[in-house]
Amino acid sequence: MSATSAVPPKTMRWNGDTSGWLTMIDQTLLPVEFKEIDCRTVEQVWEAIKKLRVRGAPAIGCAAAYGVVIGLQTLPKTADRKTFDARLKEVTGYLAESRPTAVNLFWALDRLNATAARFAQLSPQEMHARLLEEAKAIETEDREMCAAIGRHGAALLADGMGVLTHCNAGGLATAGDGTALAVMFAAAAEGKQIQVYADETRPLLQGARLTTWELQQRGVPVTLICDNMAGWVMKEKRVQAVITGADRIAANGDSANKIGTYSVALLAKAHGIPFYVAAPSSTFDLTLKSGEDIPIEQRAAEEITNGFGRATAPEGTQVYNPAFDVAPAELITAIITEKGVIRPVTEANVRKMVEG
Ligand SMILES: CSC[C@@H](O)[C@@H](O)C(=O)COP(=O)(O)O
Repeated sequence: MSATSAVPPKTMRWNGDTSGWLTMIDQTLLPVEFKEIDCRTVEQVWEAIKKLRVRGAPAIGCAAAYGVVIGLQTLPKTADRKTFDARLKEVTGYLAESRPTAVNLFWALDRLNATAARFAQLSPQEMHARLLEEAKAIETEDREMCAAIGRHGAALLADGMGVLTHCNAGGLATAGDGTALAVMFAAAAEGKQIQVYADETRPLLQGARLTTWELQQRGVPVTLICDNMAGWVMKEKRVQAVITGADRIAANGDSANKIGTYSVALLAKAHGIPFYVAAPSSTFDLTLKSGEDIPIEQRAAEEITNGFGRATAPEGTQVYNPAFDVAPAELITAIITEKGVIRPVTEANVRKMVEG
């Protein structure tokens, strides 16, 4: 598969029946190499999530759902329902340990557990098939949610606008067209000329490696900038809107996303530029009152000191590497969901949109 294919490749696909396997793009290799990996054990799915071979909140949720189906394959044919349920608990608990911030992971695992509880009368084989159906439904619904987010968000972009984004909230991060990028794809499909500015997104460069790759494939003009250029690009009036994705949104609208998003939101505020978050309802965690309660993943120091093949700091340098930060609701102009646009971002409006 060439890196300039006109048809966007699928982030993941399931092969076969309950004894099948999950094929995913290895996102750590892009844009240098397009390679798919086959996950045939739950440990391989866990590793793919942990190492960011599959990443982005909705995609993590979809991969984990299929990971559960794979994890149940090790049960002997003779296993009774009690043994099946115990293994299901073990597998979902294991996958839940892969990454802490994106709530879509826990949302998908909870959904499979709830499905099993609802169909307690099914045999292990029937239940296994039912859980595969549920995993496929999660993937299909995610694709539909991306399309709806695109439709709702496109109205916020006008012809000729510059739009800044951070990290990758595109097709690679979901089962569909993405969240923030779905808005841009939809606006472009309506014939609006937009110019995207992609932050490179240190330390793992999801913006430079993935967002530019996706936008180029889809023919949407994109300019790559270093993270520390965002303020100047705004000052120069090159961007009229910012759109990012989210990994977890609390009931009051505080939104966690890739580290650096908070700074971009502050910069947008300072320059009077609207700051939009695009996310499906599976990214909302209404059990959390505010962003203070969102768990922030801490990642290895080597991602900063030895990220891409060579040392960029002296050996032994002390490093702080939070993978996410939280943009408080007051900095967010609106949240674009598959159900509509939340504006202003208040707890009442969030609950009305997500629960309604
Ligand atoms: C539609 S994806 C939204 C977010 O998940 C995305 O912006 C992000 O922060 C991803 O972080 P990552 O560490 O690459 O999984």
